[in-house]
Amino acid sequence: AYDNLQLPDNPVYYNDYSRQCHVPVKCASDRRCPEVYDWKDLERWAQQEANVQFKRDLGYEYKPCYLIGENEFDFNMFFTRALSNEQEIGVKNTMATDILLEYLANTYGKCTVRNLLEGRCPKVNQSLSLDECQKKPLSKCDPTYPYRSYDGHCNNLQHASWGQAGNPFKIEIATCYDDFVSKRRLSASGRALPNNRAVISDMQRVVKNIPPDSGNLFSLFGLLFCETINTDMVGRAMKRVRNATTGFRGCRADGSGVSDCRTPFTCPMSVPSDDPNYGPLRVECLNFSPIEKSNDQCDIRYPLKRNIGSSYLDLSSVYGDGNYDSEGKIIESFCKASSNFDSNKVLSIQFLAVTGLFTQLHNYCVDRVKLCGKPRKKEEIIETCRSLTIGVYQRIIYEEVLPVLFGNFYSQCNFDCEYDENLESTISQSYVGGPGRFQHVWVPENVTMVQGTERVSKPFFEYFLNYETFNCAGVLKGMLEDPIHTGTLSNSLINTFFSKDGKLGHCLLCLDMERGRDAGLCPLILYKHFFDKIAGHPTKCYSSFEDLNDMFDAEVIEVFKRHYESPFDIDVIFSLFEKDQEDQTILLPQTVATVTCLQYKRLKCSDRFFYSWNKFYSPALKELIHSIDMPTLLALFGGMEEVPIDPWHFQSDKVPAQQLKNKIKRKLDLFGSL
Ligand code: HEM
Ligand SMILES: [Ca+2]
Repeated sequence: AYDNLQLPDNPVYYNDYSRQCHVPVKCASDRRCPEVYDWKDLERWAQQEANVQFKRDLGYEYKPCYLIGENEFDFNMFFTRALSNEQEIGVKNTMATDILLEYLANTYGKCTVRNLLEGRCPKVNQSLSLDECQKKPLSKCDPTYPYRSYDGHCNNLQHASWGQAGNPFKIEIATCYDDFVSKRRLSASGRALPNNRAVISDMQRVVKNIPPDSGNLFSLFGLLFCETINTDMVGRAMKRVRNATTGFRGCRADGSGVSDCRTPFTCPMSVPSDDPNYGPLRVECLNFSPIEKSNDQCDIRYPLKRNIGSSYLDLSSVYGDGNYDSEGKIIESFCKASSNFDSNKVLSIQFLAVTGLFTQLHNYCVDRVKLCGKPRKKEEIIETCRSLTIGVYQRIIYEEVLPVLFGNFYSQCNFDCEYDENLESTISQSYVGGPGRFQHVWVPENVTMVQGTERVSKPFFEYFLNYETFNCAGVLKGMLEDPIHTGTLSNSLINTFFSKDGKLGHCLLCLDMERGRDAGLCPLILYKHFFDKIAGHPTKCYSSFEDLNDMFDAEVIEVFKRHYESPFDIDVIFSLFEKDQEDQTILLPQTVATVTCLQYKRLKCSDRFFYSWNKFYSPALKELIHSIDMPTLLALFGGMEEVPIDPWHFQSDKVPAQQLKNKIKRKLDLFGSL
């Protein structure tokens, strides 16, 4: 179990559930292929169309009407980054393939296109043959170069681009778009799926009745650390034009409906007028911008979304593409976090404080190496300290955090692998658009900040603004004292996310749900079947809502019943609400745990530079990686007098920071011989 880690290049539709449960298999006997008279001509047309569309999109770039304005609560929430010339070609190519596939689906029917996408039309070339679509010549990697690249390329020596920034997320099984290409999934009977916000607000209402967990809870610090990991493996890119923007508008500024200035590449969400939160505020529209697709080489395959981050756990969002000053130190910003984060506007000060610990470790290392080592080239100092920092971070993930999240399941998942050069480092789209977001339900209402001997509790959304007004050590201390939030869905998550004043805000869980729909993810039941098989769990058919009682509490099933036509229609995001497992040591529900286990194993076993087998590490480097655990990092860089011995649980026992500093002092000589 749990060793099926490779994600397919050419995924196919998952039919095992249909077979087992006697549900009709879609397109079962359809063998047709598109009979195109002149492919070359069609390709050229698609490319021209893409150019026209891209030009049209540039027209929206500078017109204030099309952009979310500074005074709106969600200003910057959907910010888009700029495109380099090379990226622009990729984006246009992706558009060309999309246009072609949509044309085929409309002209020849969906099943025909599915046959094409799944390689059952051998007469058709599987990629477009236009000049712009050609693959770049392969770059050669140097197996003796001891350091990671900044975007992940050449981590795998045979497949230089594996894990590289800009690659697509990959999928276990074919997407479930209605036309297999781009149209939103419909219910099994062919109707629209229920209104996103209607289901979520109903869910918040019923979840109020579920008693919260008690006992030894995960700390808010742990939550923010996990967000750091997520930001490392996933770089989100809303559809980009040529220059960076503060986000494209879908709704009117007051939320009263869709705007006349809505651009074609936004997909605002509608809010029912009887919504308990938005109704009285007269908000009927919430902004939403889809993620950019990634098919830069114009392959005829299921469309995938782009990951602009490197998938490796390499602190890529901290290091950027080499964010150093003249001394080789990472340029710092608020809370000593890398200034690379300045461009991401949807981050809390807590997040910055956690990542700041790693920036400080790098910068401290640079100082120490210069101080006590033999004279060395700047690049060597930088890269040695980067290796150390990434090693410390990876060890904390695999030896401290995952064991706490997984409990007894940690050994079942079995992280005991060797480097596998045939395994691609990649992030699963179903993880990103669903189960991977599980920890969002832990987002609290209020967060504590420690000021001297006092404790101040403020609503979570306030920590996204006015960073200058916070004391970072106080924010760190607060996170260590707060538990995660369980039992209810906080308003910070459901109603006031990213709000400026606590009145009007976004709904993060609605965004989570919409991302899954936007990415064409399949129904929950299908994924559950697929992952249960991998995990060796028994599989089951769900023909009535009552059948869901092995997965959900009765209240949650009632919500599904009110909104969905059949259990098979339920969106994958609701894996987040699966009931607690019998084994109380594991903090994640079953499907979330399975998907998370597979994802983290994939990232470990595909990383040539992983800390536990990196053959370029010196003995001193190894010893430091194993000596600097999270309490030590907090003692060294947290600005605290006392540090928790177990930062992953709230209100842990503490020891004087000096005690841990003394312990590590004896090892500081090691920096001289890294
Ligand atoms: C206080 C903590 C957190 C906040 C404020 C937060 C906020 C966000 C936001 C704003 C998004 C983008 C939503 C969208 O437009 O799709 C997002 C996405 C996501 N979050 Fe979180 N998050 C937090 C913690 C976590 C944690 C602990 C995890 C789990 C490891 C996580 C996993 C994800 C995933 C997988 C995505 C989708 C990929 C992406 O866009 O990065 N988040 N989060
Ligand atoms: Ca990365």
